[in-house]
Amino acid sequence: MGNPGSRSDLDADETSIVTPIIETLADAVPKIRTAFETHRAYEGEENPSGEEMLAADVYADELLESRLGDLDCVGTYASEERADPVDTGEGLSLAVDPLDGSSNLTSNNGVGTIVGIYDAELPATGRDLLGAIYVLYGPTTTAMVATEAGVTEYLVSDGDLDVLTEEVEINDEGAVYGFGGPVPEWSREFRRYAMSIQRRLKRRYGGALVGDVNQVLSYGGVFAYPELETRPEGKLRLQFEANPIAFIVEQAGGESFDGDSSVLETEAERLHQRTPLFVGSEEPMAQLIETLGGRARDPHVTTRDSPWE
Ligand SMILES: O=P(O)(O)OC[C@H]1O[C@](O)(COP(=O)(O)O)[C@@H](O)[C@@H]1O
Ligand SMILES: [Mg+2]
Ligand SMILES: [Mg+2]
Repeated sequence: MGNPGSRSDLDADETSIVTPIIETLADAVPKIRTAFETHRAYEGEENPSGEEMLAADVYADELLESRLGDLDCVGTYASEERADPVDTGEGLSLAVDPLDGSSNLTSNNGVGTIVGIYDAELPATGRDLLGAIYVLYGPTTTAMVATEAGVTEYLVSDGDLDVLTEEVEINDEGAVYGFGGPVPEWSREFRRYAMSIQRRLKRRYGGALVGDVNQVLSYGGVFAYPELETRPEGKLRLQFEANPIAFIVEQAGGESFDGDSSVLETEAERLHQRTPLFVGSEEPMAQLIETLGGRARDPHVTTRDSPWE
């Protein structure tokens, strides 16, 4: 199994760590977009989470494995579509959701790609993230790229990356919310919270995590896929979805929560484990954490020196 390079090399220039990864992703975008037209059927096979895979899920996964796995800085490629990580030598560990919200392809709505860049063997906690990226395939293609140095938004066209927003910062109050899962299966506390939030924020829920979180980063607010009666562990996957999204939102000045504390502190036990996910602006998140009776994130703790280790 590839193990990460020495910490001193990595600490030196973390932002350059993501450069070959985001450039490789940008190069793959045109092919992935074409697959939205040509790979629309269901494969008839299930992924490790028990969901039927779309041909486009498999296509994007194989394309990204071959291209990202080829990079010198990458030692492990893992994805939500395959049971085990692929060892590609020495280097960082990538956890990839090749197509997020892929069920939106049928209805021609937004989908995404998520990449978590871990400086540890998988499964790893969010505190081991060096960077995280999501690509949003909407009317245009954009990418949100986060490192310890901050979050930058890019326009991705023909493999090129143009800066759209140099320093993405989420506003504190917020204007929108998006809550997943059947309302009757929400906890009583979360239902109470939702009732109060609905009085002041606008509903924006499109069924793709990347698209819904991009609403929250653009306008402020809160996204949640909570624990459910029939699914106390929630729906979203910790390594491939929750950790990278929480890292991006926290680096943009927002908060994340797993029902107890920051998602980035969630114990990582299994590669395909799920977790409840709450992310958003300071105010609606403070109200959520108070309502659900959890611990707020200590703003003095950064990714590298978590007191929980
Ligand atoms: O259909 P639901 O229950 O609203 O769930 C939507 C959630 O599931 C997902 O589609 C799961 O992601 P995948 O499409 O990568 O499996 C998220 O993008 C989204 O937030
Ligand atoms: Mg997903
Ligand atoms: Mg997916």
